[in-house]
Amino acid sequence: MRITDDVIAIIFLAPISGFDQVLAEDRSVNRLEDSVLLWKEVCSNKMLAKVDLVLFLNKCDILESKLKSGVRLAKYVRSFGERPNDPDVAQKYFRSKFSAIHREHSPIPRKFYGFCTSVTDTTTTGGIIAAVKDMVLREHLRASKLL
Ligand SMILES: Nc1nc2c(ncn2[C@@H]2O[C@H](COP(=O)(O)OP(=O)(O)OP(=O)(O)O)[C@@H](O)[C@H]2O)c(=O)[nH]1
Repeated sequence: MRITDDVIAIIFLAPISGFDQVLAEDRSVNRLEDSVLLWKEVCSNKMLAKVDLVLFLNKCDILESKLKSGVRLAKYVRSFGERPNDPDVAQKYFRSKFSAIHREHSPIPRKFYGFCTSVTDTTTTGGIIAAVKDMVLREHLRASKLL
């Protein structure tokens, strides 16, 4: 992988609705576990150490319908435990799980921007991307003392 100095942030999409699904290309791998492993790899990658990571916990709309239709998250994600099978609780849980991995595996401390998204809702997603762009640029300008 080649990263130029021009790259200041990467948006990582983790489709959290896939907790009860397997990969099409390898049916022995759970989709959520695959995303978690990839997130760990990206966080610990030394070449990306100075790049801000923006996490989109995506397909939240599908997560919501699944949980509301009675699919029990704890059946697939044991560590979810006795928490209520509620979309907001689940999103908070995933956010904190991915954030903890980021803290633990990043070679040097850096900012974490985590959002629950349904990217098919292009209006809301456009707003989130604009806000993220603003935050990341401000942070970099501040760090280089231009702001
Ligand atoms: N409802 C909903 N659909 C989405 C969302 N994000 C992507 N999709 C749809 O999911 C389908 C698969 O897209 P992706 O998940 O991006 O593609 P992929 O990574 O190859 O995923 P799979 O096809 O599920 O293996 C497409 O029809 C997308 O439009 C979302 O947040 N909400």
